[in-house]
Amino acid sequence: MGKLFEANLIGTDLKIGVVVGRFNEFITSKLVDGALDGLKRHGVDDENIDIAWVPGAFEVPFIAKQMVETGEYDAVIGLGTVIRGSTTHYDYVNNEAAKGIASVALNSNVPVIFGIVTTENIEQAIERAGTKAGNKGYDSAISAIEMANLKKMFK
Ligand SMILES: Nc1c(NC[C@H](O)[C@H](O)[C@H](O)CO)[nH]c(=O)[nH]c1=O
Ligand SMILES: CC(=O)[C@@H](O)COP(=O)(O)O
Repeated sequence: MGKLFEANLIGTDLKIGVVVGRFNEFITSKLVDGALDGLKRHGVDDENIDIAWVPGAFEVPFIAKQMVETGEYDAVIGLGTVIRGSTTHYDYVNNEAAKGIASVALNSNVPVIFGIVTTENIEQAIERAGTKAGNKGYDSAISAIEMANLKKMFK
């Protein structure tokens, strides 16, 4: 057996950025609450959590890029909620948000977590913002801590 790379979930020394879309704010505000809960309960200091609000999920990658380029953040969490409407707009917003977040992470070498809730209807979004399906903001916070600590293992 060679090396095993498995990071802990201790966020004590981490600085985390959160970028959140204001579209569907009644959901995304709950995702932010969940993310803050997850970060703080795993030791991330309140002073080490920065939050940026953008118009919608499509803009999340752009501000995530601004954050990672400061060199200050151990990880960035992208949050948003995209609920299918009656046109194909849903597909374009989701696809670009996902591709953009992945691109920022790979090009910056800073973990950027995909915390965009993409649903067919409002009920599904509510379920993922702190009810029967948990809180995707909380889940994203835990992933951010793990990825930030995992990256440190490769230094
Ligand atoms: N319909 C949703 C959007 N649409 C807005 C875009 O994200 C973007 O802000 C606009 O196209 C201007 O560039 N955004 C969401 O986050 N969720 C939606 O359901
Ligand atoms: C996901 C969206 O962009 C959506 O809210 C837009 O609704 P519609 O497709 O009915 O214009």
